[in-house]
Amino acid sequence: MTSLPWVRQAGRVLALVGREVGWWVGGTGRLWWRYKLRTSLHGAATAVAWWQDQLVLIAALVIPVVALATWARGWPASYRGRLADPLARYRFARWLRREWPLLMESVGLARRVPATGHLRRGDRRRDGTEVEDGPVVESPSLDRVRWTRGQLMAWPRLLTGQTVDDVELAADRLRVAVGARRCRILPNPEVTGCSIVWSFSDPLAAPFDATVPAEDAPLGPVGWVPLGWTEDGQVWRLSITMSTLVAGSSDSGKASVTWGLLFALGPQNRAGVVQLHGIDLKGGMELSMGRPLFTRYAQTVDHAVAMLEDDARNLQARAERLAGRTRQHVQSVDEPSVVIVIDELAALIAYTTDRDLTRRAEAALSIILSQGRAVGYRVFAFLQDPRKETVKMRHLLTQVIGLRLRDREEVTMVFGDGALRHGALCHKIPHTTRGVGYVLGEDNHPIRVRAGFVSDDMIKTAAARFPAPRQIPIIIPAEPETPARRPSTRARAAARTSVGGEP
Ligand SMILES: Nc1ncnc2c1ncn2[C@@H]1O[C@H](COP(=O)(O)OP(=O)(O)OP(=O)(O)O)[C@@H](O)[C@H]1O
Repeated sequence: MTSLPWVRQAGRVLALVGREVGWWVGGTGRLWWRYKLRTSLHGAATAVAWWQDQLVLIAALVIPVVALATWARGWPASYRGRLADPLARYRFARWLRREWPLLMESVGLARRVPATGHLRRGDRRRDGTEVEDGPVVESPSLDRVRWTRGQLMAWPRLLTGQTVDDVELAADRLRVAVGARRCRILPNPEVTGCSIVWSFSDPLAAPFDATVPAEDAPLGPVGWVPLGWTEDGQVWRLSITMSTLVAGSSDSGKASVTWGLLFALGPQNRAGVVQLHGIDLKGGMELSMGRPLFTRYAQTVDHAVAMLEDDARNLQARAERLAGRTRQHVQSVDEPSVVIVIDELAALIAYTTDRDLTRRAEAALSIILSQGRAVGYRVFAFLQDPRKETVKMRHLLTQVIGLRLRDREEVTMVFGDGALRHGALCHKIPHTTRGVGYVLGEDNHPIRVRAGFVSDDMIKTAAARFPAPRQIPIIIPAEPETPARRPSTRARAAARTSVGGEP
Protein backbone atom coordinates (compact mmCIF):
# COMPACT_ATOMS: atom_id res chain seq x y z
CA MET A 1 0.00 0.00 0.00
CA THR A 2 3.13 2.27 0.35
CA SER A 3 3.41 2.32 -3.38
CA LEU A 4 0.02 3.88 -3.73
CA PRO A 5 0.97 7.55 -3.26
CA TRP A 6 3.77 7.16 -5.81
CA VAL A 7 1.41 5.66 -8.28
CA ARG A 8 -1.07 8.37 -7.57
CA GLN A 9 1.71 10.95 -8.03
CA ALA A 10 2.78 9.41 -11.31
CA GLY A 11 -0.79 9.28 -12.41
CA ARG A 12 -1.19 12.96 -11.61
CA VAL A 13 1.99 13.80 -13.58
CA LEU A 14 0.84 11.74 -16.49
CA ALA A 15 -2.54 13.44 -16.41
CA LEU A 16 -0.83 16.78 -16.30
CA VAL A 17 1.48 15.90 -19.17
CA GLY A 18 -1.37 14.39 -21.07
CA ARG A 19 -3.44 17.49 -20.57
CA GLU A 20 -0.55 19.69 -21.61
CA VAL A 21 0.18 17.56 -24.67
CA GLY A 22 -3.48 17.40 -25.50
CA TRP A 23 -3.81 21.10 -25.11
CA TRP A 24 -0.71 21.62 -27.21
CA VAL A 25 -1.82 19.19 -29.89
CA GLY A 26 -5.33 20.52 -29.85
CA GLY A 27 -4.11 24.11 -29.98
CA THR A 28 -1.77 23.43 -32.87
CA GLY A 29 -4.49 21.56 -34.66
CA ARG A 30 -6.83 24.44 -34.24
CA LEU A 31 -4.20 26.81 -35.48
CA TRP A 32 -3.49 24.62 -38.40
CA TRP A 33 -7.11 24.31 -39.26
CA ARG A 34 -7.55 27.98 -38.75
CA TYR A 35 -4.66 28.56 -41.07
CA LYS A 36 -6.02 26.10 -43.61
CA LEU A 37 -9.41 27.65 -43.40
CA ARG A 38 -8.03 31.10 -43.80
CA THR A 39 -5.91 30.16 -46.82
CA SER A 40 -8.80 28.23 -48.33
CA LEU A 41 -11.16 31.14 -47.87
CA HIS A 42 -8.58 33.43 -49.35
CA GLY A 43 -8.04 30.99 -52.18
CA ALA A 44 -11.75 30.71 -52.80
CA ALA A 45 -12.16 34.45 -52.75
CA THR A 46 -9.28 34.78 -55.19
CA ALA A 47 -10.77 32.11 -57.39
CA VAL A 48 -14.17 33.79 -57.35
CA ALA A 49 -12.53 37.11 -58.21
CA TRP A 50 -10.57 35.49 -61.03
CA TRP A 51 -13.67 33.87 -62.42
CA GLN A 52 -15.50 37.13 -62.11
CA ASP A 53 -12.79 38.77 -64.19
CA GLN A 54 -12.94 35.98 -66.74
CA LEU A 55 -16.72 36.14 -66.86
CA VAL A 56 -16.65 39.87 -67.48
CA LEU A 57 -14.11 39.30 -70.23
CA ILE A 58 -16.08 36.42 -71.74
CA ALA A 59 -19.33 38.38 -71.45
CA ALA A 60 -17.69 41.39 -73.11
CA LEU A 61 -16.63 39.17 -75.98
CA VAL A 62 -19.58 36.82 -76.29
CA ILE A 63 -22.60 39.05 -75.63
CA PRO A 64 -22.02 41.37 -78.64
CA VAL A 65 -21.43 38.37 -80.90
CA VAL A 66 -24.57 36.64 -79.65
CA ALA A 67 -26.53 39.90 -79.90
CA LEU A 68 -25.35 40.48 -83.49
CA ALA A 69 -26.10 36.89 -84.45
CA THR A 70 -29.58 37.15 -82.92
CA TRP A 71 -30.19 40.46 -84.71
CA ALA A 72 -28.97 39.07 -88.04
CA ARG A 73 -31.12 35.94 -87.75
CA GLY A 74 -34.18 37.50 -86.19
CA TRP A 75 -34.39 40.77 -88.13
CA PRO A 76 -32.23 40.30 -91.24
CA ALA A 77 -33.57 43.36 -93.08
CA SER A 78 -32.93 45.70 -90.18
CA TYR A 79 -29.48 44.14 -89.60
CA ARG A 80 -28.54 44.63 -93.24
CA GLY A 81 -29.97 48.13 -93.49
CA ARG A 82 -28.48 49.43 -90.26
CA LEU A 83 -25.20 47.62 -89.93
CA ALA A 84 -24.00 45.27 -92.64
CA ASP A 85 -24.70 47.50 -95.65
CA PRO A 86 -23.36 50.77 -94.19
CA LEU A 87 -20.21 48.90 -93.14
CA ALA A 88 -19.80 47.35 -96.57
CA ARG A 89 -20.38 50.74 -98.19
CA TYR A 90 -17.77 52.37 -95.98
CA ARG A 91 -15.23 49.67 -96.84
CA PHE A 92 -16.05 49.92 -100.54
CA ALA A 93 -15.57 53.71 -100.58
CA ARG A 94 -12.26 53.28 -98.76
CA TRP A 95 -11.18 50.67 -101.30
CA LEU A 96 -12.12 53.00 -104.16
CA ARG A 97 -10.07 55.85 -102.72
CA ARG A 98 -7.09 53.56 -102.27
CA GLU A 99 -7.29 51.92 -105.70
CA TRP A 100 -8.36 55.01 -107.64
CA PRO A 101 -5.11 55.65 -109.56
CA LEU A 102 -4.92 51.97 -110.54
CA LEU A 103 -8.60 51.99 -111.56
CA MET A 104 -8.08 55.06 -113.74
CA GLU A 105 -5.14 53.38 -115.40
CA SER A 106 -6.99 50.15 -116.06
CA VAL A 107 -10.02 51.85 -117.65
CA GLY A 108 -7.82 54.00 -119.88
CA LEU A 109 -8.34 57.35 -118.21
CA ALA A 110 -4.74 57.71 -117.06
CA ARG A 111 -1.94 58.67 -119.42
CA ARG A 112 1.80 58.37 -119.57
CA VAL A 113 3.83 61.52 -119.85
CA PRO A 114 7.61 61.89 -120.10
CA ALA A 115 9.10 62.11 -116.63
CA THR A 116 11.23 65.09 -117.40
CA GLY A 117 10.14 68.26 -119.10
CA HIS A 118 11.97 71.28 -117.96
CA LEU A 119 12.80 69.21 -114.84
CA ARG A 120 15.84 67.01 -114.49
CA ARG A 121 16.13 63.62 -112.89
CA GLY A 122 16.07 63.90 -109.10
CA ASP A 123 14.22 67.28 -109.10
CA ARG A 124 11.03 67.50 -107.10
CA ARG A 125 7.72 68.35 -108.69
CA ARG A 126 5.17 70.65 -107.07
CA ASP A 127 3.28 67.65 -105.65
CA GLY A 128 6.46 66.47 -103.90
CA THR A 129 7.18 63.49 -106.15
CA GLU A 130 10.66 63.03 -107.45
CA VAL A 131 11.41 63.10 -111.14
CA GLU A 132 12.67 59.75 -112.34
CA ASP A 133 13.62 58.35 -115.64
CA GLY A 134 10.91 56.84 -117.86
CA PRO A 135 7.32 57.95 -118.35
CA VAL A 136 5.14 58.95 -115.42
CA VAL A 137 1.49 57.89 -115.12
CA GLU A 138 -0.88 60.81 -114.65
CA SER A 139 -4.45 60.01 -113.63
CA PRO A 140 -7.49 62.15 -112.79
CA SER A 141 -7.48 62.70 -109.05
CA LEU A 142 -10.49 61.86 -106.93
CA ASP A 143 -12.20 64.84 -105.34
CA ARG A 144 -14.98 63.17 -103.36
CA VAL A 145 -16.67 59.81 -102.91
CA ARG A 146 -20.15 59.50 -101.42
CA TRP A 147 -22.98 57.00 -101.18
CA THR A 148 -26.39 58.40 -102.12
CA ARG A 149 -29.55 56.26 -102.10
CA GLY A 150 -27.55 53.06 -102.50
CA GLN A 151 -25.48 54.49 -105.39
CA LEU A 152 -21.79 55.24 -105.19
CA MET A 153 -20.87 58.67 -106.54
CA ALA A 154 -17.35 59.81 -107.30
CA TRP A 155 -16.20 63.21 -108.51
CA PRO A 156 -12.97 62.93 -110.52
CA ARG A 157 -10.87 65.95 -111.40
CA LEU A 158 -10.21 65.59 -115.11
CA LEU A 159 -6.71 65.96 -116.50
CA THR A 160 -5.90 68.90 -118.72
CA GLY A 161 -7.09 67.99 -122.19
CA GLN A 162 -9.65 65.43 -121.02
CA THR A 163 -13.39 65.94 -121.61
CA VAL A 164 -16.58 64.46 -120.22
CA ASP A 165 -16.88 62.50 -123.48
CA ASP A 166 -13.64 60.66 -122.62
CA VAL A 167 -15.16 59.52 -119.33
CA GLU A 168 -18.41 58.53 -121.08
CA LEU A 169 -16.46 56.35 -123.47
CA ALA A 170 -14.96 54.55 -120.47
CA ALA A 171 -18.33 54.16 -118.68
CA ASP A 172 -18.77 50.47 -119.37
CA ARG A 173 -15.20 49.70 -118.36
CA LEU A 174 -15.77 51.68 -115.15
CA ARG A 175 -18.91 49.65 -114.52
CA VAL A 176 -17.20 46.30 -114.94
CA ALA A 177 -14.12 47.37 -112.99
CA VAL A 178 -16.11 47.87 -109.78
CA GLY A 179 -18.68 45.12 -110.50
CA ALA A 180 -21.66 47.48 -110.71
CA ARG A 181 -24.96 46.88 -112.56
CA ARG A 182 -24.86 50.30 -114.13
CA CYS A 183 -22.50 53.23 -114.45
CA ARG A 184 -23.69 56.71 -115.38
CA ILE A 185 -21.67 59.80 -116.15
CA LEU A 186 -23.43 62.99 -115.09
CA PRO A 187 -21.82 66.13 -116.49
CA ASN A 188 -21.89 69.37 -114.51
CA PRO A 189 -23.94 72.26 -115.97
CA GLU A 190 -20.91 73.71 -117.77
CA VAL A 191 -19.88 70.23 -119.02
CA THR A 192 -16.36 70.88 -117.76
CA GLY A 193 -16.42 68.00 -115.30
CA CYS A 194 -18.63 65.14 -114.26
CA SER A 195 -19.56 62.74 -111.55
CA ILE A 196 -19.54 58.98 -111.94
CA VAL A 197 -22.52 57.13 -110.48
CA TRP A 198 -22.39 53.37 -109.92
CA SER A 199 -25.60 51.45 -109.10
CA PHE A 200 -25.27 47.98 -107.63
CA SER A 201 -28.93 47.00 -107.55
CA ASP A 202 -31.92 47.97 -109.66
CA PRO A 203 -34.26 50.29 -107.78
CA LEU A 204 -36.80 49.85 -110.61
CA ALA A 205 -36.77 46.05 -110.55
CA ALA A 206 -40.04 45.66 -108.66
CA PRO A 207 -43.26 46.62 -110.47
CA PHE A 208 -45.69 49.01 -108.83
CA ASP A 209 -49.22 50.12 -109.63
CA ALA A 210 -50.20 53.27 -111.48
CA THR A 211 -52.57 55.63 -109.69
CA VAL A 212 -56.05 56.60 -110.80
CA PRO A 213 -56.76 60.05 -109.32
CA ALA A 214 -59.50 60.14 -106.69
CA GLU A 215 -63.07 61.17 -107.62
CA ASP A 216 -62.57 64.61 -106.05
CA ALA A 217 -58.94 65.06 -107.16
CA PRO A 218 -57.90 68.61 -108.08
CA LEU A 219 -57.21 69.37 -111.74
CA GLY A 220 -53.49 68.80 -111.16
CA PRO A 221 -50.44 70.44 -112.71
CA VAL A 222 -50.79 71.83 -116.23
CA GLY A 223 -47.36 71.23 -117.71
CA TRP A 224 -46.54 67.69 -116.60
CA VAL A 225 -48.00 64.43 -115.34
CA PRO A 226 -46.56 61.93 -112.86
CA LEU A 227 -46.01 58.58 -114.58
CA GLY A 228 -43.82 56.57 -112.19
CA TRP A 229 -40.35 56.70 -110.70
CA THR A 230 -36.84 57.48 -111.87
CA GLU A 231 -33.90 55.34 -110.84
CA ASP A 232 -32.79 58.11 -108.49
CA GLY A 233 -35.97 57.66 -106.49
CA GLN A 234 -37.64 60.82 -107.84
CA VAL A 235 -41.15 60.99 -109.26
CA TRP A 236 -41.00 60.65 -113.05
CA ARG A 237 -42.70 63.78 -114.31
CA LEU A 238 -43.47 63.65 -118.01
CA SER A 239 -43.79 67.01 -119.73
CA ILE A 240 -47.08 67.34 -121.63
CA THR A 241 -46.17 70.60 -123.29
CA MET A 242 -44.32 68.73 -126.03
CA SER A 243 -45.35 66.18 -128.61
CA THR A 244 -43.89 62.86 -127.63
CA LEU A 245 -42.78 59.63 -129.27
CA VAL A 246 -42.92 56.48 -127.16
CA ALA A 247 -41.04 53.64 -128.84
CA GLY A 248 -40.87 50.10 -127.51
CA SER A 249 -40.95 46.58 -128.88
CA SER A 250 -44.10 44.53 -128.52
CA ASP A 251 -44.75 43.65 -124.86
CA SER A 252 -42.41 46.35 -123.54
CA GLY A 253 -45.15 48.07 -121.52
CA LYS A 254 -46.16 50.99 -123.77
CA ALA A 255 -49.71 50.73 -122.46
CA SER A 256 -48.58 51.70 -118.97
CA VAL A 257 -47.29 55.00 -120.39
CA THR A 258 -50.49 55.53 -122.44
CA TRP A 259 -52.83 54.95 -119.52
CA GLY A 260 -50.61 56.66 -116.95
CA LEU A 261 -50.88 59.78 -119.12
CA LEU A 262 -54.65 59.45 -119.61
CA PHE A 263 -55.29 58.79 -115.89
CA ALA A 264 -53.28 61.84 -114.84
CA LEU A 265 -55.21 64.02 -117.31
CA GLY A 266 -58.55 62.56 -116.10
CA PRO A 267 -59.65 65.43 -113.81
CA GLN A 268 -58.79 68.03 -116.48
CA ASN A 269 -60.57 65.95 -119.09
CA ARG A 270 -63.75 65.74 -117.01
CA ALA A 271 -63.59 69.51 -116.38
CA GLY A 272 -63.35 70.10 -120.13
CA VAL A 273 -60.05 72.03 -120.07
CA VAL A 274 -58.32 69.12 -121.82
CA GLN A 275 -59.76 67.12 -124.71
CA LEU A 276 -58.49 63.63 -125.41
CA HIS A 277 -58.54 62.45 -129.02
CA GLY A 278 -57.69 58.77 -129.45
CA ILE A 279 -56.59 56.72 -132.44
CA ASP A 280 -56.31 52.98 -131.98
CA LEU A 281 -55.59 51.18 -135.23
CA LYS A 282 -55.05 47.83 -133.51
CA GLY A 283 -58.81 47.22 -133.76
CA GLY A 284 -59.48 49.11 -130.53
CA MET A 285 -57.67 46.50 -128.43
CA GLU A 286 -55.89 49.16 -126.41
CA LEU A 287 -57.97 52.31 -126.09
CA SER A 288 -61.58 51.13 -126.52
CA MET A 289 -61.83 50.09 -122.86
CA GLY A 290 -61.45 53.75 -121.93
CA ARG A 291 -63.74 55.01 -124.72
CA PRO A 292 -65.74 57.40 -122.44
CA LEU A 293 -62.53 59.35 -121.74
CA PHE A 294 -62.19 60.41 -125.36
CA THR A 295 -63.94 63.38 -126.91
CA ARG A 296 -63.03 61.98 -130.31
CA TYR A 297 -62.04 58.44 -131.07
CA ALA A 298 -61.01 56.67 -134.29
CA GLN A 299 -60.49 52.99 -134.86
CA THR A 300 -60.05 52.91 -138.66
CA VAL A 301 -57.54 54.68 -140.84
CA ASP A 302 -60.10 56.81 -142.73
CA HIS A 303 -61.69 57.98 -139.44
CA ALA A 304 -58.22 58.68 -138.01
CA VAL A 305 -57.24 60.74 -141.04
CA ALA A 306 -60.52 62.68 -140.97
CA MET A 307 -60.01 63.42 -137.25
CA LEU A 308 -56.40 64.55 -137.74
CA GLU A 309 -57.45 66.80 -140.64
CA ASP A 310 -60.15 68.34 -138.42
CA ASP A 311 -57.57 68.89 -135.69
CA ALA A 312 -55.14 70.49 -138.14
CA ARG A 313 -57.90 72.84 -139.39
CA ASN A 314 -59.05 73.66 -135.85
CA LEU A 315 -55.58 74.45 -134.62
CA GLN A 316 -54.97 76.77 -137.56
CA ALA A 317 -58.28 78.50 -136.83
CA ARG A 318 -57.26 78.84 -133.16
CA ALA A 319 -53.88 80.25 -134.19
CA GLU A 320 -55.71 82.88 -136.26
CA ARG A 321 -57.98 83.73 -133.32
CA LEU A 322 -55.04 84.06 -130.92
CA ALA A 323 -52.75 85.90 -133.34
CA GLY A 324 -51.94 89.36 -132.05
CA ARG A 325 -53.57 88.63 -128.65
CA THR A 326 -51.13 86.18 -127.10
CA ARG A 327 -48.18 84.05 -128.11
CA GLN A 328 -49.05 81.18 -125.80
CA HIS A 329 -52.38 79.42 -125.47
CA VAL A 330 -53.84 79.08 -121.95
CA GLN A 331 -56.21 76.14 -121.63
CA SER A 332 -59.86 76.80 -120.73
CA VAL A 333 -63.26 75.22 -121.34
CA ASP A 334 -63.69 77.43 -124.43
CA GLU A 335 -60.20 76.76 -125.72
CA PRO A 336 -59.21 73.35 -124.29
CA SER A 337 -55.80 71.74 -124.73
CA VAL A 338 -56.04 68.85 -127.16
CA VAL A 339 -54.00 65.70 -126.48
CA ILE A 340 -53.99 63.31 -129.43
CA VAL A 341 -53.01 59.75 -128.50
CA ILE A 342 -52.02 57.52 -131.42
CA ASP A 343 -51.57 53.87 -130.57
CA GLU A 344 -49.33 52.44 -133.27
CA LEU A 345 -48.18 55.31 -135.40
CA ALA A 346 -46.82 52.88 -137.99
CA ALA A 347 -50.30 51.56 -138.74
CA LEU A 348 -51.30 55.10 -139.70
CA ILE A 349 -48.38 56.25 -141.78
CA ALA A 350 -46.42 53.14 -142.78
CA TYR A 351 -48.55 50.01 -142.99
CA THR A 352 -51.60 51.45 -144.80
CA THR A 353 -51.85 50.31 -148.40
CA ASP A 354 -53.94 53.33 -149.41
CA ARG A 355 -51.23 55.80 -150.42
CA ASP A 356 -53.70 58.70 -150.51
CA LEU A 357 -54.74 58.16 -146.87
CA THR A 358 -51.09 57.84 -145.82
CA ARG A 359 -50.22 61.08 -147.57
CA ARG A 360 -53.16 62.90 -145.97
CA ALA A 361 -52.29 61.52 -142.50
CA GLU A 362 -48.68 62.65 -142.86
CA ALA A 363 -49.74 66.11 -144.02
CA ALA A 364 -52.20 66.59 -141.13
CA LEU A 365 -49.73 65.25 -138.56
CA SER A 366 -46.95 67.49 -139.85
CA ILE A 367 -49.18 70.55 -139.36
CA ILE A 368 -50.20 69.49 -135.85
CA LEU A 369 -46.65 68.63 -134.82
CA SER A 370 -45.03 71.73 -136.25
CA GLN A 371 -47.69 74.34 -135.34
CA GLY A 372 -49.61 72.73 -132.47
CA ARG A 373 -47.47 73.42 -129.39
CA ALA A 374 -48.20 77.13 -129.04
CA VAL A 375 -51.96 76.65 -129.51
CA GLY A 376 -52.31 73.69 -127.15
CA TYR A 377 -52.31 70.68 -129.52
CA ARG A 378 -49.97 67.80 -128.59
CA VAL A 379 -49.48 64.35 -130.04
CA PHE A 380 -48.43 61.31 -128.02
CA ALA A 381 -47.50 58.69 -130.62
CA PHE A 382 -46.71 55.10 -129.70
CA LEU A 383 -44.57 52.97 -131.94
CA GLN A 384 -43.28 49.41 -132.03
CA ASP A 385 -40.85 49.51 -134.90
CA PRO A 386 -38.71 52.61 -135.36
CA ARG A 387 -37.17 51.20 -138.56
CA LYS A 388 -40.15 52.00 -140.73
CA GLU A 389 -41.00 55.30 -142.37
CA THR A 390 -42.32 56.45 -138.99
CA VAL A 391 -38.93 57.85 -138.17
CA LYS A 392 -39.67 60.54 -140.76
CA MET A 393 -41.80 62.18 -138.08
CA ARG A 394 -39.12 61.74 -135.43
CA HIS A 395 -37.66 65.26 -135.69
CA LEU A 396 -41.09 66.80 -135.08
CA LEU A 397 -41.72 64.80 -131.91
CA THR A 398 -39.60 66.77 -129.48
CA GLN A 399 -39.80 64.46 -126.47
CA VAL A 400 -38.80 60.82 -126.78
CA ILE A 401 -39.30 57.86 -124.47
CA GLY A 402 -37.56 54.61 -125.33
CA LEU A 403 -38.78 51.43 -123.66
CA ARG A 404 -37.21 48.06 -124.47
CA LEU A 405 -35.86 48.09 -128.04
CA ARG A 406 -34.31 45.35 -130.10
CA ASP A 407 -30.82 46.63 -130.82
CA ARG A 408 -28.43 49.55 -130.81
CA GLU A 409 -29.61 50.74 -134.25
CA GLU A 410 -33.16 51.13 -132.97
CA VAL A 411 -31.90 53.12 -129.98
CA THR A 412 -29.98 55.46 -132.29
CA MET A 413 -33.03 55.82 -134.57
CA VAL A 414 -35.24 56.76 -131.65
CA PHE A 415 -32.92 59.02 -129.64
CA GLY A 416 -30.38 60.10 -132.25
CA ASP A 417 -26.60 59.92 -132.29
CA GLY A 418 -24.76 59.88 -129.02
CA ALA A 419 -27.66 58.49 -126.96
CA LEU A 420 -25.95 55.14 -126.50
CA ARG A 421 -22.77 56.81 -125.37
CA HIS A 422 -24.76 58.90 -122.91
CA GLY A 423 -26.27 55.70 -121.48
CA ALA A 424 -29.72 55.20 -123.12
CA LEU A 425 -29.39 51.42 -123.11
CA CYS A 426 -32.94 50.48 -124.22
CA HIS A 427 -31.62 47.36 -125.95
CA LYS A 428 -30.35 46.07 -122.60
CA ILE A 429 -33.66 46.37 -120.74
CA PRO A 430 -34.67 42.82 -119.77
CA HIS A 431 -38.03 41.37 -120.85
CA THR A 432 -38.93 40.99 -117.19
CA THR A 433 -38.97 44.71 -116.43
CA ARG A 434 -41.86 45.96 -118.55
CA GLY A 435 -42.61 49.65 -118.32
CA VAL A 436 -38.90 50.46 -117.82
CA GLY A 437 -37.38 52.90 -120.28
CA TYR A 438 -35.24 55.96 -120.82
CA VAL A 439 -36.30 59.55 -121.26
CA LEU A 440 -34.05 62.45 -122.09
CA GLY A 441 -33.70 64.94 -119.25
CA GLU A 442 -33.36 68.68 -119.55
CA ASP A 443 -29.61 68.38 -120.10
CA ASN A 444 -30.29 65.83 -122.89
CA HIS A 445 -28.91 63.02 -120.77
CA PRO A 446 -31.00 59.86 -120.49
CA ILE A 447 -32.79 59.16 -117.23
CA ARG A 448 -33.93 55.62 -116.49
CA VAL A 449 -37.58 55.47 -115.49
CA ARG A 450 -40.41 53.02 -114.87
CA ALA A 451 -44.12 53.59 -115.40
CA GLY A 452 -46.72 52.13 -113.04
CA PHE A 453 -48.58 48.94 -113.97
CA VAL A 454 -52.12 49.50 -115.25
CA SER A 455 -54.83 46.87 -114.88
CA ASP A 456 -58.12 46.62 -116.81
CA ASP A 457 -60.02 47.49 -113.63
CA MET A 458 -58.05 50.72 -113.28
CA ILE A 459 -58.95 51.67 -116.87
CA LYS A 460 -62.65 50.97 -116.22
CA THR A 461 -62.52 53.01 -113.00
CA ALA A 462 -60.85 55.95 -114.74
CA ALA A 463 -63.34 55.79 -117.63
CA ALA A 464 -66.29 55.86 -115.21
CA ARG A 465 -64.73 58.59 -113.07
CA PHE A 466 -63.47 61.05 -115.68
CA PRO A 467 -65.63 60.82 -118.83
CA ALA A 468 -65.27 63.55 -121.43
CA PRO A 469 -68.08 66.15 -121.09
CA ARG A 470 -69.10 65.46 -124.70
CA GLN A 471 -68.18 63.18 -127.54
CA ILE A 472 -67.80 64.59 -131.02
CA PRO A 473 -68.39 62.06 -133.82
CA ILE A 474 -65.96 61.91 -136.70
CA ILE A 475 -67.60 62.57 -140.04
CA ILE A 476 -65.77 61.35 -143.09
CA PRO A 477 -66.12 63.98 -145.81
CA ALA A 478 -67.96 62.76 -148.88
CA GLU A 479 -65.69 61.93 -151.82
CA PRO A 480 -65.65 64.92 -154.20
CA GLU A 481 -67.50 63.90 -157.33
CA THR A 482 -65.09 63.38 -160.20
CA PRO A 483 -66.43 65.11 -163.39
CA ALA A 484 -67.49 62.64 -166.12
CA ARG A 485 -64.74 62.39 -168.67
CA ARG A 486 -65.56 63.58 -172.20
CA PRO A 487 -65.58 60.50 -174.51
CA SER A 488 -62.70 60.29 -176.92
CA THR A 489 -63.20 61.01 -180.66
CA ARG A 490 -62.93 57.30 -181.46
CA ALA A 491 -65.55 56.41 -178.84
CA ARG A 492 -67.90 59.09 -180.17
CA ALA A 493 -67.43 57.78 -183.72
CA ALA A 494 -68.12 54.22 -182.57
CA ALA A 495 -71.26 55.38 -180.80
CA ARG A 496 -72.46 57.18 -183.92
CA THR A 497 -71.84 54.02 -185.94
CA SER A 498 -73.75 51.79 -183.57
CA VAL A 499 -76.66 54.25 -183.30
CA GLY A 500 -76.84 54.87 -187.02
CA GLY A 501 -76.11 51.25 -187.89
CA GLU A 502 -73.51 52.40 -190.45
CA PRO A 503 -70.07 50.74 -190.70
N1 LIG B 1 -45.34 49.10 -115.88
C1 LIG B 1 -45.52 47.78 -115.91
N2 LIG B 1 -45.13 47.03 -114.88
C2 LIG B 1 -45.30 45.70 -114.91
N3 LIG B 1 -45.86 45.02 -115.92
C3 LIG B 1 -46.28 45.72 -116.96
C4 LIG B 1 -46.13 47.14 -117.02
N4 LIG B 1 -46.64 47.57 -118.19
C5 LIG B 1 -47.08 46.49 -118.83
N5 LIG B 1 -46.87 45.38 -118.11
C6 LIG B 1 -47.22 44.00 -118.51
O1 LIG B 1 -46.57 43.74 -119.74
C7 LIG B 1 -47.42 43.15 -120.69
C8 LIG B 1 -47.40 43.92 -121.99
O2 LIG B 1 -47.71 45.24 -121.73
P1 LIG B 1 -48.29 46.22 -122.84
O3 LIG B 1 -49.59 45.73 -123.36
O4 LIG B 1 -48.26 47.57 -122.25
O5 LIG B 1 -47.19 46.07 -123.96
P2 LIG B 1 -47.09 46.89 -125.31
O6 LIG B 1 -45.73 47.46 -125.38
O7 LIG B 1 -48.23 47.87 -125.42
O8 LIG B 1 -47.23 45.74 -126.36
P3 LIG B 1 -47.93 45.80 -127.81
O9 LIG B 1 -47.27 46.91 -128.56
O10 LIG B 1 -47.67 44.46 -128.36
O11 LIG B 1 -49.39 46.08 -127.54
C9 LIG B 1 -48.79 43.12 -120.06
O12 LIG B 1 -49.05 41.79 -119.73
C10 LIG B 1 -48.70 43.92 -118.80
O13 LIG B 1 -49.35 43.23 -117.76
